[in-house]
This record gives sequence, structure tokens and C-alpha cells, in this order.
Amino acid sequence: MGTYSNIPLRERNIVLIGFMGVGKTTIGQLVAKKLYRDFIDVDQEIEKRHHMSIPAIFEQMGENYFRKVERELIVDLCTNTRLKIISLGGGAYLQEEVRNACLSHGIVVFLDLSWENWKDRLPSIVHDRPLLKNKALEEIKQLFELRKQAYSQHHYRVATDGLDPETVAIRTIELIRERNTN
Ligand SMILES: Nc1ncnc2c1ncn2[C@@H]1O[C@H](COP(=O)(O)OP(=O)(O)OP(=O)(O)O)[C@@H](O)[C@H]1O
Ligand SMILES: O=C(O)C1=C[C@@H](O)[C@@H](O)[C@H](O)C1
Ligand SMILES: [Mg+2]
Repeated sequence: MGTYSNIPLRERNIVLIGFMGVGKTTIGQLVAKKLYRDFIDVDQEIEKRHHMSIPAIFEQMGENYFRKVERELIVDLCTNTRLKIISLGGGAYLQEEVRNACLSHGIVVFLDLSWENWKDRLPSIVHDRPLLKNKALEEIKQLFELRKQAYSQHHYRVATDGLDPETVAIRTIELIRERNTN
């Protein structure tokens, strides 16, 4: 994986990727707290800037508009900030420009939850994820499988099945530390 940035490893943003509901927001907050770093959740940042919820943005402005705003924000954060913990929205990483910016300037961590475990989480997340609404489980599974290809482009992978958020956060930090100091 090419690295074209001259940002020192220890200063790079840590970027969490993975499917909707795997825990990017939850884990990102914990990692930031443990490392005494600022946390930025891209979905929350877009909601704040628009004074609107993600479902409302999708409904009133459309998904294409959301994707453009999401892409521009992430490229800006990757290029112009350091030392942050950044949680992406689940679909952001499907955009090539986003992948390139994150991989070049940041440390990309893929939170990997199996489909079997993920589907138990669906009832708790469906209400505010417009892409999950009114979809049959089989359709969601196809989306889950389809996106694996993009998520496979990462620096680190943390398998999260059966682990509570605290443990996932600790593993994430340990993994990055181990590799960066060896
Ligand atoms: N390791 C975990 N074990 C159990 N539940 C978890 C874990 N991580 C997150 N959750 C729960 O799963 C739900 C989704 O988590 P979260 O919002 O962090 O996902 P996300 O990856 O940020 O989703 P999105 O891509 O839509 O932003 C929340 O209810 C959260 O409490
Ligand atoms: O996976 C996706 O495409 C999305 C995930 C959420 O984080 C939000 O960014 C939005 O609901 C779209
Ligand atoms: Mg999130």
C-alpha cells in the first residue's frame, strides 16, 4: 500500500472504517479518550454543520449530495489535520478519493464484525440508517458482502466478534503501538 505523505506515523490520524453499526463511533470515542486525542465523527460533524439529521439530509438533499459533502470533509481532515481519531460513516470508504486520502495520510483500522454477529445488531440501528430502512435482510447481506472489497484496503484489522467496546478499543491501540514500535 503506497504511502505518499510525510506526516510522521505517531502524528497521523487514526481512521476507523467498516460497515454500518460495527462500532466505529463507539470505539472511536473510546480510543480518543484513552489516547487523550480529539475525536471527530464524520456523520456527527455533517449533522452539526447542516443542523439536520443524516436521515433528513438523505431525504431532503439526496444521497449524492451527502456523499459529496462526506468526501470533501474527509479529504480535508486527512490532508489538513493530525493526531485525531476519525470515525467514518459506513459508506464513505466506498469512494476512491476517500480511500486514497485515508490510506496516504492516516492509519486506517478496519473494524471487522461477522455477518452472523452483525445481524443481531440490526434492530438497534435500523431507525437512523436510511440505507437499511425498508430493506429485506437478504438485500442488506448483499450490501454487507459487496462492501468487503473496499474495507479490505486498510492498514490494520480488528476482529470484533464477541468483544465489548472497551476491549475493541484496547486491542486497536495495542495493535497500532505494536507495529509502530517494532
Ligand atoms: N463491540 C460492541 N459490542 C456490542 N455492541 C456494540 C459494540 N460496538 C458498538 N456497539 C453498539 O452497536 C451500535 C452501533 O454502533 P456505532 O454507532 O458505534 O456504529 P458505527 O460503526 O459508527 O455505525 P455507522 O456506520 O452507521 O456510523 C450501537 O448501539 C453500539 O452501542
Ligand atoms: O453505510 C452507509 O452508507 C451509511 C452509514 C452511516 O454511517 C451514514 O453515513 C449514512 O447512514 C450512510
Ligand atoms: Mg458512526
